[in-house]
Amino acid sequence: MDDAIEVRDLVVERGRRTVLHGISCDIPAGRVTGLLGPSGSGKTTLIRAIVGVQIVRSGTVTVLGHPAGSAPLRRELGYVTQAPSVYADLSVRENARYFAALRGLGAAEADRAIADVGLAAAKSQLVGNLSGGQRSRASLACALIGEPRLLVLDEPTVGQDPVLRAELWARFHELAAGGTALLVSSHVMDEAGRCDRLLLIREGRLIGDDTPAAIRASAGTDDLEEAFLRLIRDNEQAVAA
Ligand SMILES: Nc1ncnc2c1ncn2[C@@H]1O[C@H](COP(=O)(O)OP(=O)(O)OP(=O)(O)O)[C@@H](O)[C@H]1O
Repeated sequence: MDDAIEVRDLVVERGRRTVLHGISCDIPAGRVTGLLGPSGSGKTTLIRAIVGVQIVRSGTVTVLGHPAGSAPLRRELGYVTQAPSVYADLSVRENARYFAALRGLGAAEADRAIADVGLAAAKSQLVGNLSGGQRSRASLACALIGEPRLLVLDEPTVGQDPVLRAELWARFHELAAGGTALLVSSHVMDEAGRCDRLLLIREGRLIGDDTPAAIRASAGTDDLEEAFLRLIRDNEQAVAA
């Protein structure tokens, strides 16, 4: 399996504080990789470095064979931020058609992406009148347009009901089966088990990088939340020793 993203010795400072302390990891194509960690641990900062909008102190981030943020990646990468990035004064369909047009694509591709996120019934509604969860899905639809090879999704299931969350995860796995690399951040541990691989981050350091099964096995528990806590304890003991 090829790697879509290679991160090497990444150090990032924000506001004069080091928030990523030399992170190295590989994120494969054709898999859903979960990025999990407590609030403030550095998930969004790592994502920003991958999509090329974060100034980095040192280290490298290579995306689909190119330096993060370089021009050839613009059409290859779909990015959904935590705050929905769609126009409130346009309908769902108008937003999707606008993003499709930017990629040289037509109305059919826009409609496909809207249907993909379960918003077909609301496609004529103004985004400003949608619920928070619907607005996030409108944003996701725009990122799906053009079938990017890499999808980076920052907490995409926040505010979604359990049925929709299950549908979105099923869609993520369909996309991965087609070869797309997905990096999905979450702080909800019950979503961790839905990923093919997990990156566990705490205080700007990776403390786990493996499949959920391997993380459960190495921590000696079936409960991923407990496994994460044990990894934190082991990590603290190793640092103290
Ligand atoms: N613009 C900024 N200036 C200074 N420090 C920042 C800035 N943005 C984030 N930070 C700090 O960087 C650290 C990592 O933040 P980041 O947003 O990457 O965490 P996160 O894991 O994504 O958190 P959350 O789950 O709450 O979104 C935090 O300590 C945060 O306070």
